Amino acid sequence: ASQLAVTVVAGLLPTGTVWVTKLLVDGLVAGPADRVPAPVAGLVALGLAAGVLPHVTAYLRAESDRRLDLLLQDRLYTRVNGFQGLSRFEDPAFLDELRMAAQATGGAMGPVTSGLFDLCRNVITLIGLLGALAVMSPLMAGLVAVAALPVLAARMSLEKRRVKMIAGQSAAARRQIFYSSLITDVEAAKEVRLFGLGDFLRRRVIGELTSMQAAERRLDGREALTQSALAALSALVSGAGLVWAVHLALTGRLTLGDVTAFAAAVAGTQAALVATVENAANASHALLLFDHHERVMSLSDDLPSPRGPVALPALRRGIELRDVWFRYGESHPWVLRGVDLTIPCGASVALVGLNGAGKSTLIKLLCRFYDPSRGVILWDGVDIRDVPPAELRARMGVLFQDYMSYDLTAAENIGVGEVEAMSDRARIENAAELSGADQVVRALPQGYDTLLSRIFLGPEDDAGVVLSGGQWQRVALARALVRGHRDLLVLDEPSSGLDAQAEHEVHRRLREHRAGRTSLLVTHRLGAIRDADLIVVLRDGRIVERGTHDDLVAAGGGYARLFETQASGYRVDARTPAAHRGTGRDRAPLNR
Ligand SMILES: Nc1ncnc2c1ncn2[C@@H]1O[C@H](COP(=O)(O)OP(=O)(O)OP(=O)(O)O)[C@@H](O)[C@H]1O
Repeated sequence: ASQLAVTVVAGLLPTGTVWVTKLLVDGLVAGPADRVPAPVAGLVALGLAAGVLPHVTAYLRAESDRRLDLLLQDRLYTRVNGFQGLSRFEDPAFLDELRMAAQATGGAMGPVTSGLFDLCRNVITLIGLLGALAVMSPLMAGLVAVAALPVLAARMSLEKRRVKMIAGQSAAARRQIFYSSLITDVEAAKEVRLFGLGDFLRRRVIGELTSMQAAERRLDGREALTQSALAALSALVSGAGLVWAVHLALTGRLTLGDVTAFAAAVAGTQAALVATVENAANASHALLLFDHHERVMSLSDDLPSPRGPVALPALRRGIELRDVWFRYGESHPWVLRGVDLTIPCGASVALVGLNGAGKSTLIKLLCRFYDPSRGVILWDGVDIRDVPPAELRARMGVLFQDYMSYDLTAAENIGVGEVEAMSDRARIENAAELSGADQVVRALPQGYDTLLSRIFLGPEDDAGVVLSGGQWQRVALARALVRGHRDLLVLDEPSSGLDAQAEHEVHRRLREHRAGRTSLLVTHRLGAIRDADLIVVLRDGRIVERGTHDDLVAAGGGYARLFETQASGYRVDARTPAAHRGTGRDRAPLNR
């Protein structure tokens, strides 16, 4: 309301000024000195208002932009969090749309929100001045108004093109951000320096920028051309008007005040028209951006919502994959081809297979990051598609192969595994002991309160600490184990980065921890799963062998051969260490 009041007053100012100026000039010319003070006082008051109002408007506008920004961002990120699966985040078209939607900030929406008041003010000014002009010369008022129409049309179409151009540049802009972030990213710094990638990346950044700028330049050129042509048209109109007014004044049919008011009214009308067109164009730009925001908001859920959701009971019998087929998209090859697997409640199941066999994919399906293309996954007989994903995930603890390293304190890095237990230090320490992270964290300068980051400063302005790869892995494992009481524990390569001693220790503790719990362990280290209740071998998306370690070795199939290769690698090296150095035979054979 305050913005509206300020707008109306500000909108009437120019007309008032023109009118009072006419009174003053006529008063001065006509004689009696007592007709001068009132218009002078009026002009002073109008000048004061004209000086103060813009600042009041600017404050009110910034405030409304801030509020709108909070609202829009809250809305957008709530929607994005609502996408429960991963497929949207792997869809470049969605990422481009999201980038455009994120540009619809409070500030960018200004032309629609507070800009509406501008538009309102300018329209009021315009009507006032056009009215004044029409009194003096209806023809001139008509001409000035009609000359504005092509300007308006041209600007609108330019804005449409501009937003289309920005949208078309989304992919290039994302590439540019990607390349430039590699140049400044601490994670990438090693390889960038060793491989001498700096220049290569810089050229890519500049290349993307240049191509984006070329499109902008074309549009700017077009805009400058149309705008100049249209400005010339209005100048011609006002020039003609002035000639006409001067002619009338010379022949005594207009007073000096009339001519002054006329010239001011024409100039003011044209300025108000330009401002109105500018408002409308900016508003249309903002609305086109808002369209992207709305498109993201209106996207359907990526995972079909549960058909009549049922509550997920605690696991009592087991999890069953029944003829599960999966590919990442219609044009992608099948990754899982008819997997039948039961993970009985309370059993420790191990999943092994060559790189790319589909092990991590199977885990992602268990977490319902994607739905199987065919087949079902049953949790005690309940199709997991009938359960809200959050409820399913709340029943699982998972260590992903590509786990996150958060720039948070050690305690928080573990605690994020169970947000409710974030401040439960005993629970965090228990999990850390189990994963072997405890001894690492205790040796840090502030123990569990040490910031594990080199990009943020700690509470006392001290730099954070960098952990080694294996140390991070222990922290990540603790993060999964802090949810240890969950029904299903899934560990994807939990020990790949650990030294032999730590690996042995971790697996020993995990064996104890997993005993009697339902767990699925993916690993290339076959020695670590010898006592799993069930070992499953995945090859090309199919289960080709299953049984206990002894069953599989006795069967003499692929598992037995892999196990023998790994074991013999160690034995040969132990006997004649020098003879085989550099042959690579000590590397995990499953990886070859
Ligand atoms: N997000 C994805 N989009 C498309 N294809 C994918 C995606 N993730 C994995 N794939 C493909 O699916 C196949 C199986 O990958 P997956 O990660 O499940 O293998 P894995 O058995 O875990 O291998 P590794 O032992 O190397 O971890 C691979 O061919 C891979 O290219």
